[in-house]
Amino acid sequence: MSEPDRDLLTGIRQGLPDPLPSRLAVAVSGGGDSLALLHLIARAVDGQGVTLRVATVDHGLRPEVAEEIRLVARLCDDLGLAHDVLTWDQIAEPGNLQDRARRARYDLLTGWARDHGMAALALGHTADDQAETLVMRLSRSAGVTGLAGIPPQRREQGVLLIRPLLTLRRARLRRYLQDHGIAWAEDPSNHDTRFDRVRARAALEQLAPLGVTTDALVRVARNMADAEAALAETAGAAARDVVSIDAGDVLIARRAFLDLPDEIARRLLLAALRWITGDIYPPRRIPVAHTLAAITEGRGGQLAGCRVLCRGESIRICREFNAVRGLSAPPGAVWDGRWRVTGPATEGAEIRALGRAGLARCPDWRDSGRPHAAILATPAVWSGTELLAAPLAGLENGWHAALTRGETEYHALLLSH
Ligand SMILES: Nc1ncnc2c1ncn2[C@@H]1O[C@H](COP(=O)(O)OP(=O)(O)OP(=O)(O)O)[C@@H](O)[C@H]1O
Repeated sequence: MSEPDRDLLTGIRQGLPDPLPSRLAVAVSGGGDSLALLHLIARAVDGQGVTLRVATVDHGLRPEVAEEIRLVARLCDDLGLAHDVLTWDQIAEPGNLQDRARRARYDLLTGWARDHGMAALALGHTADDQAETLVMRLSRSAGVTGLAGIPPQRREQGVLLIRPLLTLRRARLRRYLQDHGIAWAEDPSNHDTRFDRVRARAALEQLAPLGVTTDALVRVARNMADAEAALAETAGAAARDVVSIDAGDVLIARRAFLDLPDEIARRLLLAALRWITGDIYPPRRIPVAHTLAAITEGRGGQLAGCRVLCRGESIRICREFNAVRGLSAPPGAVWDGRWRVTGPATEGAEIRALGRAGLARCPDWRDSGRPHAAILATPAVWSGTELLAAPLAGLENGWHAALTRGETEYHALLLSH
C-alpha cells in the first residue's frame, strides 16, 4: 500500500462507527466522491466481518444517470458487492424540484437501508462540501447550529447516517480514483454558477490568501459542533425544569424562561414549535426574535403555524387554527401529523379541526383548562356539518384522541439540529 493511500484509509477509519456495524450501507451516485467512498470503505473494512450493500437513486431527471448507474454497478461487481437501484416515482407536487428530489433521495435511501437491516448508511460528503456549506450559511447569518455544518454522524428515520469523507479533500479523492483506474461521472451542474454551492466554491478560492481555507473552515465546523453539543445539553437541562406538555400544547414557566440566556430560551421555543408542527426546519431567526421579544413583554404572537399565549405565569404554545382548518383524515389515521382519533365505527365520520362552529356545540370545553385558541385547533369528529365528538373539548361520545409524540420526543428535538 502506498503511503498516501494509508493516509486516506486512516481518515476513513476515523469516520466509521466504532465498533464497526455488521451491516453497512453505502449511497453511491456515480460521482467521484461516493465512488471513492465505496472503494475506500471496502478496503478499510476488508476481513472484519462487515457486509456492505450499495444503492444508487435514479431520480429519472437526467439522461446521464444510466451511465452513472453503470459505473457504480461495475465497481460493485469488481468488489463483489450487492448493488440496488432505487427509483423515484415523482408525483406532481408543489415546491422546488431540487429540494423535492433531495428529500426523496434521503427517504428512499433510509427506507432501503432499514429494509435490508443496515444499521448505518455512509454518504460521500467531503471537506470541500463542508467548507462550501459554511460559506453559504455565513451568507444567511447563521448561528452556532448552522456553522456546525454537516454533521459527521446523525440518526435519521432510524438509520445512522455517517460521512466518513468529511475531513478529506475532493481533489485528493479524484487522484485516488485515477491511481486505481476507477472511472467516475462528472456532474455538469458542478460548473453551473446559478447554484449557490458553485459560487461558494469560487468564493473559497478568493478567500484562501486570507487563510480562510477549506481546512480552516472544517476546523471551524468542528469547533462549532462542540459548542452546539454543549448548548444542546444546557437546553435539555433547562427544559427538564421549565417545560411540560399539556395535551397537545407545550407549557413553559414564564419567569424561569425569562431568566434563561437568550440562546437557551430560543432553543426551547424552537423545539416547542417543531414538536407541535413536525417541521424539520425551524423558522427564520428574525420572526423568532420578534416572538421572543413579545414573550418578554408579556404579549403573545403567531409563528410557524402555532400560537404563543402568555397567561399569568405560563407561556402556552399551541397549534394555530388557521394552520389546520383545511386538514381532514379518516378516523384512526394520523391527523395534523400527531393526533390519532379513534372511536365507534361510524359511516361518513372524518377528523377535522373543531373550529368555532364546533366549539359552540361543546358546552363543557372550559373543563379542559385549556384556552379557547388552543381548543379551536384540536381534532374533532365530523359527519358533514354535524359534530359527532370533540374528545379534547369535553364531548367524548365514545371517541378518544391520542398524541403520537410526547415529552421524550420534545427532548429529542433539543438534541437534534
Ligand atoms: N443519486 C444518488 N444515489 C445514491 N447516493 C447519492 C445520490 N446522490 C447523492 N448521493 C449520496 O449523497 C452524497 C452527497 O451528494 P450531494 O452533495 O450531491 O447530495 P446532497 O444530498 O445534495 O447533499 P446535501 O445533503 O448537502 O444536500 C453523495 O456522496 C452520495 O453518497
